[in-house]
Formats: sequence, structure tokens, C-alpha cells
Amino acid sequence: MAGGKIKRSSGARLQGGIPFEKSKGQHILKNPALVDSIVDKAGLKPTDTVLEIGPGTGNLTKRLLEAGVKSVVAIELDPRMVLELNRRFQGTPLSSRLKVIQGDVLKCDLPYFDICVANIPYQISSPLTFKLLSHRPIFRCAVIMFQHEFAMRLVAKAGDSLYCRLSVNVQLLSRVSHLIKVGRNNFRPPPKVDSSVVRIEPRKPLPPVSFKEWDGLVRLCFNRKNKTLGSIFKQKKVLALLEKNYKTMQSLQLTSDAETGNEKMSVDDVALLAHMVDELNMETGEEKDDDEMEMDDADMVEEGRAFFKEKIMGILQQGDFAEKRASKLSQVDFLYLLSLFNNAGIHFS
Ligand SMILES: C[S@@+](CC[C@H](N)C(=O)[O-])C[C@H]1O[C@@H](n2cnc3c(N)ncnc32)[C@H](O)[C@@H]1O
Repeated sequence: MAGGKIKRSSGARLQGGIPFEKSKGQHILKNPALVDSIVDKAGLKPTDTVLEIGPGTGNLTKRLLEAGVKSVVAIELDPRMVLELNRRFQGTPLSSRLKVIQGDVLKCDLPYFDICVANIPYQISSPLTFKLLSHRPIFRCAVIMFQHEFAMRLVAKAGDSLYCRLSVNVQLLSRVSHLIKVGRNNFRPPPKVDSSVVRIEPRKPLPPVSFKEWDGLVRLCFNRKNKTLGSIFKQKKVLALLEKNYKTMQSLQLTSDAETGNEKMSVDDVALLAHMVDELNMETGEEKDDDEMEMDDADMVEEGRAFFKEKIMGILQQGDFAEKRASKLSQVDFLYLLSLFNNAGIHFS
């Protein structure tokens, strides 16, 4: 879970008197009943290799091992926590099934795992989520504690106020469900925000869509999520970008995968997710408001441009999208819209 805004508390110290570090999001789970219910909800199997991110002093780690899983691989950034963990488990029967890796989970290669169970530092929520979703082989599920608002963005559906690009992208790749709302007093030291435990189950197989294309479309639509698509796609900047992509495709005489029915999400495509996370990380759902004016026909000096604009508007009307807004479009709507564009040779990447 995240730490961002708490101050060091004089009561929040490791065994050796070392203070917890807010920059590392160190908030230890202190309620054993909550730890038990997180482990219960994970639905662990005896054959499972569990990935734990940020084990801290090992309160969750211990329960995971006691649940009888095959092994727990725990990745912890702070060497002081690694020492604390080793001290706690050394010489116990649990230690043979525990492997601790010291390092930054965002920078290291993830080991094989069946399931991820973690109470993470909030500041890595977005990059970690996409790192997990781009990991191969695909794992069974992840049960993760996030900051409550981030969790609500993950599970938000079309029409919800927190529905945003993060919701759409994560839900394209996985099924996300809210499991438990967790009050701040379950942690030592307590953070300033509430938390939520969420289950993320990667979709198998992944939807047959190019993620680059998908994100290109979704990004455009959510830039101004409460504007109609008709108005978004009339913007000069947007039309110019799409026309450029269109011409490039035409001049290269490329046949789009969509047209041949071969459009699908590749491993490379999904790996791109890991690189787009910063933009999503602090997404607030607020609309950008530049002064871009809509392109009206008078501005269309070239006949070709007017034709292109009509082509785009025709596609929107074909799917009855012109008057709709991104904030109200479901996954299926976005997939349909993307297929309409791609089939007409319009690309977003
Ligand atoms: C919220 S605490 C959770 C501790 C423990 N899992 C618990 O629930 O009591 C987050 C832990 O993640 C560690 N951490 C922070 N950033 C990390 C990173 N980038 N990679 C791995 N661990 C990290 C912190 O040092 C801390 O131990």
C-alpha cells in the first residue's frame, strides 16, 4: 500500500529501533484477522508458487507459508526489512519454502509465480499492475492491497465517476473485482488514506486486439472524456494525426491485420504496457482543456481533408458513436469502435 503522505511515527519502528520509511510506503499490516481474510480470498493451492511484493517484516509472508503453499518468493527493496525477515524465519520449518530477493520489484525480472499476494507501497501501484499484466507466463490471479481510490479506478465501470483510461486498459487485460475495504487503522503506522484489496485475474486468452491501437484510441477519447466523440474527432490535431497514419499505411500499401482478421495482442504489445504506466499513474480523470478549435469546413483548404473528416464522421455515425462520450463507453463499445476504424483503414499507432 502506498505511503505517500504519512509522517514518520515515533511508535512505528522495527525491532531494532529503525524507523519505517514513508518514501518506501512502509505500513505494516497489524490486524491478524485481516491478514487471514486476505489469504483466504486468495484461494491458494498446495502447488502454488506465491509472489509477495514488499513482505516488510513478514506478517503476510508467515500466513502465506502457513497456508501450505509450495513456496513464497518475496521481493523486498529495503535491506533492513530483508534482515528482519531472515531473523524471523531462520531456523523455523517455514524457511525452506521461502525465498527472499532483495531489490526493486519494478527493476528486476519477476520469477515464475502462480499467484501474487501483496500489500504493496502505493507509489508503485500503476507500474506494478502493468508489469504483472505483461508478465509471462500468465499467472492465475493477483490479490493486492491498493489505496482505496486507485482500487475504485481499477474496478470502475462505464458511467462511474472514477471510470478512466486506467480502468479501461486494466479491464481489457484482466477481470478486476473489489474484495475488501480496509480502514487505515489496520496498519502500523496508519496511512492517511483507506485501502482496498482487489483481485486481478488476467484474461486468457487476451482479447484479439493490438494494444497499441487500443491505447491510441482510448487515450484520444479519455483526453476529454466528457466531450462527445463527434467533437473530439473533429479537432484539427486529431484529424491531422489520423490522416497522417492513414496516408502512411496507404503509401506503404500495408494491409492492416484488422482487415485480414489477424489483429491480435502480441507479447510485445503487452510489454508496451510497462512503459505507459507513468502517464496512467497519476491520472485524475480530469479533462485537459487546451484551446484547440474544432475544424470546420471553412478551414478545409484541401478537398482531401474535408473528405477525410467526412470519412471519420461517417465511421462514428455508423456505430452511433458521434454523440457518445468516453465516460459512458464500455469495453465492448471501445472494441467495436476500434474495429470500425481499423476496418476502414484508420489507425491510432
Ligand atoms: C506496505 S509495506 C507492506 C509490508 C508487509 N507486506 C505487510 O503487509 O505488513 C510495503 C513494503 O514494500 C517495500 N517496498 C517499497 N518499495 C518497493 C519496491 N519498489 N520493490 C520491492 N519492495 C518495495 C517496503 O520496504 C515495505 O516493506
